[in-house]
Amino acid sequence: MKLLILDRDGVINHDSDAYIKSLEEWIPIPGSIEAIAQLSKAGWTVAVATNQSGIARGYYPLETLEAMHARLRALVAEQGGEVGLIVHCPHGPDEGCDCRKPKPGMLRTIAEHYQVPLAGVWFVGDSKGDLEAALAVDAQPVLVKTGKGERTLEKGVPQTTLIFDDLAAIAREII
Ligand SMILES: O=P(O)(O)OC[C@@H](O)[C@H]1O[C@@H](OP(=O)(O)O)[C@@H](O)[C@@H](O)[C@@H]1O
Ligand SMILES: [Mg+2]
Ligand SMILES: [Zn+2]
Repeated sequence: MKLLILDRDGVINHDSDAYIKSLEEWIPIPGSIEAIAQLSKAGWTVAVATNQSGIARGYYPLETLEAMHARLRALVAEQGGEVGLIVHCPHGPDEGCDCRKPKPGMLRTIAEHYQVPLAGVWFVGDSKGDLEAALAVDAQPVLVKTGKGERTLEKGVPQTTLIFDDLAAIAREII
């Protein structure tokens, strides 16, 4: 099975230091919707693992998050593709959950859902925690320069990290 796991904010849609708090603030990065559609039409299962501490912080309700993910699914479907499992961590940084990246809990949830090993599976993110979560389960850390990616790169990334400009470049590489 060809499984690709994506971080959401800064990879699929623009991110903000003020969080993405409404459907109106959820704006796809140019080329990302098309990339997901092309990947899924080429036989890839595209899953998503996203930290959403904004829920714990009270910035937006679960319903708003679900509306963003319904919009993502609709936009990809319009291009003939589909989005796989979307897993989110609703917890705050101090709650000690097992799902908040850099912990790999969400990646494990996705692997168990699809009954596939995580070793070597590409996990695409824009933050250091994304890369660390990948390494924790022997997945392949992949950094995009969108979102916080440039800042993450400047601070230094794990040696084995693959680096791409954006999700569209990843689709061009692996399809
Ligand atoms: O990139 P993913 O995992 O899809 O989502 C990241 C968001 O949940 C938010 O994560 C926050 O980090 P804290 O959760 O406050 O440490 C901040 O980085 C926000 O700018 C960002 O929008
Ligand atoms: Mg991100
Ligand atoms: Zn969590």
